[in-house]
Amino acid sequence: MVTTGIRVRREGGARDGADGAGPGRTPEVLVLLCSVGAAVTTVAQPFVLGRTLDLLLRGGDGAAGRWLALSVALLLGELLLDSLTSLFTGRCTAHWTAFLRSRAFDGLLRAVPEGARPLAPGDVGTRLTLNAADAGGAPAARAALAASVVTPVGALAALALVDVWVAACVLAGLPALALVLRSFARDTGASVAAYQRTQSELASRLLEALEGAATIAAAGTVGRERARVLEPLDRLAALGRQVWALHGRALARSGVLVPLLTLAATAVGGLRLAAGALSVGELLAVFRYAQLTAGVGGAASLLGALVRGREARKRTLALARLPALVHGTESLPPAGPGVLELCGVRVVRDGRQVLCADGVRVPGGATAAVVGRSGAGKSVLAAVAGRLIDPDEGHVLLDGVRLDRLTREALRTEVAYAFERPAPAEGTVAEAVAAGPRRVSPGQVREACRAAGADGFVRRLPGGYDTPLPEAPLSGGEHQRLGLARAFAHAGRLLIMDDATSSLDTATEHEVDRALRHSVRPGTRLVVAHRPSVAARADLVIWLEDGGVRAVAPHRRLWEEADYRAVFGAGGTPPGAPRAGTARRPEPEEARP
Ligand SMILES: Nc1ncnc2c1ncn2[C@@H]1O[C@H](COP(=O)(O)OP(=O)(O)OP(=O)(O)O)[C@@H](O)[C@H]1O
Repeated sequence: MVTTGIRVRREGGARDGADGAGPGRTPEVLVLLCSVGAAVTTVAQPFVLGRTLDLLLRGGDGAAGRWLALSVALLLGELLLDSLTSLFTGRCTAHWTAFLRSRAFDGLLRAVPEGARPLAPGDVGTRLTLNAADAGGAPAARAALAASVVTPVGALAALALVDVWVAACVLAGLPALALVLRSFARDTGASVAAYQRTQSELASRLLEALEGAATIAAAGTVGRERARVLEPLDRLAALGRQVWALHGRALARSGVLVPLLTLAATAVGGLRLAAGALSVGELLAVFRYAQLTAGVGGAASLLGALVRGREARKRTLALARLPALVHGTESLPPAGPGVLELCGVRVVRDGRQVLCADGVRVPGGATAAVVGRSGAGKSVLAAVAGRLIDPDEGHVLLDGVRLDRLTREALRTEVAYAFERPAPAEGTVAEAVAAGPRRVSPGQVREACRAAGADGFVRRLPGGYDTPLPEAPLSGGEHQRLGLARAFAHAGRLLIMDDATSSLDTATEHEVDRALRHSVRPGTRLVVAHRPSVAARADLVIWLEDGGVRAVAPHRRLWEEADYRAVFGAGGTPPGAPRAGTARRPEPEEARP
């Protein structure tokens, strides 16, 4: 399906599980191996240093030299492994962040628009940026956390080998440290989730304010708007303080416990030295091992990163799990005329019926205008007619085939959309117009632009058709014409235009309409219209009222009804009107059928 508006959705094939395999375990395993290697060298060092010291004190030069060299080698090895750990941590985080972000982005693009609607743009932005980065850091943090167990466990084992009494003293203090860590992990989870939600809320409010900046400036409500945008800031600060308080409390508790444990171990070691059970070098090793064993408290920050990453992952992957449009396997009959039928269609939103259309038929090759007051259900009908959304009941047929049974390719190539606000695009003007399911030649791009009334201003751009779109100084109407050109270039048997000419002046709209009939691939057109001139040029009008189809008939016939004229703001019957009951038209020339 070709779409040219903000509601562009790229539908993929079968969806994998949202969690998927990701970048695999290799980056995480590399972090784990290097961290474990660094931990092993850390654990080996006190023993080797102690031995070196004892040998030096005894004056054994040759052996002491070898042990000293081993100490230096261990130190260098630790430095190297620490550097490799940092390198692999960076790579692991980058890979996972990219994977989670593209997964979420993909899910968002495939989602049924209605499913994604409750998510504010700022919320989506936060999930795709901050949350994805936090979630991407979790696998490396998990590997580092697993490796961080090696140091205290190895140090305790080494301590037991050096002196079992000192080891018993340290072991007695460890449960208290474990309790500190457990309560930290439990308490931070909830606060971190609330913190991330509030961040999203703040971003959403800011984006809303940016979107309505002109209105805010004109209304002079800057102060009020600033207060509204910043309202979640106090909550965010309170939650931030809460998380930091938990961090601080965990660090303070472990900060008291660790020196106490080290002190107790050193005291016991001193007594053992006095009793002749330990050498000076072994006392040095005991002191260092006691420090390393008690260093289990250092896992708190890794645990914090892991908890933050887990909450962030849930938020990011929620986008990947948005309900997606599922496509069928059928194709359209070749060279079909594009007959569109709505059978028993009902769309319900928030418990309210917003569209009910049964037995509506647009003949192949005909142009149908969809008219009605604001909120009557025109856009909902346009969305259902090209399967941007599925109706809650009933179905839509194109050339006799239900849209939900069509393959994605059939929908993409045969149903094109143009919207009021075309999607911003990258690349040059020509590339933006050519982007879509069909291959479009430069000649066809120009032809489509001519038909959409865009060729003139595009050629006046600094680089003509090769001007990068983000650099092209275009008005809203010019953007809209490029969106139309893109839809024309990819027009299939059904072209749906939802307010796609609203920014064009009446003369340009006439020209576009003429070109649409003569220069664009023939097919059925469904045009959401607010102007009577558009309805007058259409073959038939689908008149909606309060979500229901009030009538399907040519404009000329409907114009006889005052209610229909009222849709366009037209008044009662003018004096000398040709027919009784025919009212004055606001745009007599345009509206004439
Ligand atoms: N996702 C939704 N959730 C709740 N209500 C919705 C949703 N989508 C549409 N509606 C409601 O359905 C009704 C029809 O909306 P629609 O956008 O089709 O109106 P419209 O005729 O195109 O109006 P306008 O001319 O102002 O664009 C409106 O009352 C709208 O609030």
